[in-house]
Amino acid sequence: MQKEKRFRRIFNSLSYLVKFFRMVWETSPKLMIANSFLRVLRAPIPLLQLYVGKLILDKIVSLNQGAELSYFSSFWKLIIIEFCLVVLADIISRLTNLADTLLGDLFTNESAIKIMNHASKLDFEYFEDSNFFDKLERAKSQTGRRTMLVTQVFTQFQDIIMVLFLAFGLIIFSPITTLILLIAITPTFLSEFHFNNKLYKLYRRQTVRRRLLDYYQFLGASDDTIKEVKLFGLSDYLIENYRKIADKFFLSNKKLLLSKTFWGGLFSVISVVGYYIGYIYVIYQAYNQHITIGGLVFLAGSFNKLKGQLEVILFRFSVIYQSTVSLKDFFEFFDVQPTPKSAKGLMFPTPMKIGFYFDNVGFKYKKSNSWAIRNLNLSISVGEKVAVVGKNGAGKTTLVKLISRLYEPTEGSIFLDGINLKEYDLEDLRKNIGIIFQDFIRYQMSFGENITIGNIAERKNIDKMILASVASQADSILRKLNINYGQLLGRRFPNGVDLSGGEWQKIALARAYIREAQFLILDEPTSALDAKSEYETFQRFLKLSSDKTSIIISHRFSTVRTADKIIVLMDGAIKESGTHNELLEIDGHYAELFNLQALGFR
Ligand SMILES: Nc1ncnc2c1ncn2[C@@H]1O[C@H](COP(=O)(O)OP(=O)(O)OP(=O)(O)O)[C@@H](O)[C@H]1O
Repeated sequence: MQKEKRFRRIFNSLSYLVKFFRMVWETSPKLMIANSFLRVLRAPIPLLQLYVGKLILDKIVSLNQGAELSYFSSFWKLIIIEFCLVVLADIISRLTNLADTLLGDLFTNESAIKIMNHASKLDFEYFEDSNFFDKLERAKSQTGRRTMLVTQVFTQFQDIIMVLFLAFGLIIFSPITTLILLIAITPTFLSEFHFNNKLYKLYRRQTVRRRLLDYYQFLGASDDTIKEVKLFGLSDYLIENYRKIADKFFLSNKKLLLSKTFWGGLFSVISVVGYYIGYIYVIYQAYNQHITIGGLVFLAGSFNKLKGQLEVILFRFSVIYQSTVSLKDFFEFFDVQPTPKSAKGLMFPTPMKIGFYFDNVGFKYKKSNSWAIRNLNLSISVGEKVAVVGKNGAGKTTLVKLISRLYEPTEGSIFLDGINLKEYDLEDLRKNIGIIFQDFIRYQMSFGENITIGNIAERKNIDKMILASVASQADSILRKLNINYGQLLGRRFPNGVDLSGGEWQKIALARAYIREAQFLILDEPTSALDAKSEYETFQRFLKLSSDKTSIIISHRFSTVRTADKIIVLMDGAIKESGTHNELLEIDGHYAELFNLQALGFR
């Protein structure tokens, strides 16, 4: 059973290797052919060198025994051939190196692009799943290893051909020594293979905790966190946590490495004994004059080279196997498939005629036992400005995720102009919805790009960019800081200018505006703002969305009073809904919280 499992694993690894080389081939067929050709050309050279060396030596012996050395005798020809072989070997090695590096670079780029491309197609929910995250992290982090694998497999291929040539020479002269060599090397190889496998398994088991290490490192040494870490005096605490986990890893790795070194050393001694038996056998052959001096040097040289090369090949097999196992992570990531979407759905209605309708919608996050949204019935008419208020965790953001189809409802349906939202083309649906999330991205790009990124198809349209910037009042930042649209924003790169929370916000508003979407959503991007700025942001947003349908999500009851309809969410369901005045009249939850918050500002 155990054996069967192991075979299946090796078989899977090989199938990953085939997939992998298909990818390398797709990266550059020309470089792959050139690489293979050069290596085939290079492989027999060592045997040829040894053989020419043997001929030269035998020639010297015969000269010593009185043979004549003419001006262009076969002796000089042999020297020239040897010289040419050395030069050729050097040129081929350099060219191979070049082909390897170029192919490696191209492959690195290509696989990074493939990862980004595939990630972009996957459902949003995967990114909230830590298992998936592990796969993604491993797929990303092993790029260097994969590039090395290309070289390793090619070199292995070259070395195997070389060994076949050397073995051919050796077998002709002495089959027994070849056999001794093979037997001698086997235990070392098996032990190396066994321990590498164990090390890899250990590494895999540590993945989740390694992410935790990375996280501690990020918290302890990054520009995003340093402020709070310093103020809370967290450095020592983080270092201690880091050290605890890192020490544990170190100890378990050390244990395995010690055992690997011990067994590796022991088997290596056995191998050396084997080599020397072979070596003594060759010397004995020469002593008995079964071979010439040139033959002895040729045999000893072939033997030595073959021994070294076999060792390298066998060790490299285990390294390749190990890298191949890690290919599993890479292809496992690509095996994660997005939920199939209907081929080409309906286009978003232009203009919208009726609006959105939630029909008894319920939603439960995958690994959660409770409903984030339940029994939700809600209509959002065309042109309506809807405000959604509610406590933390009431389900406000989930509502937005459902409208933009980052998630599909677990029960019930959402309709747009009377047709189920699922029937619409996802890309077109998202094109028509402009969302500013509470954790919107502060792109470390130019001021202008931060706006045009909202409508990438129109990124060259300067007029539109300026219009959006003026409408959202982002242009006031340019004047205040005396910068232009080309100014790099953020602290990550040199010469970047950082902005305040409210200023970034204005840019995020411009980004949503330039999208020219029919439906705008502002998901509480005001938490960082003071009451006045928040009020202004809402007013600005209302102005921006004057001819559009919009949803504003907020905790602050006082600032959303101008909305056409206010929805009070509680535990994923609508508790109350109506205009500000209507809700005050009911004197329910809204009225209570409104008065409570208003009290705070008096
Ligand atoms: N990715 C997730 N996986 C599991 N549960 C989640 C996830 N995101 C949110 N939830 C849960 O769903 C419920 C609704 O969350 P949601 O983010 O919609 O609330 P919210 O009203 O926007 O809260 P806040 O005002 O704090 O932003 C909460 O109980 C929350 O814990």
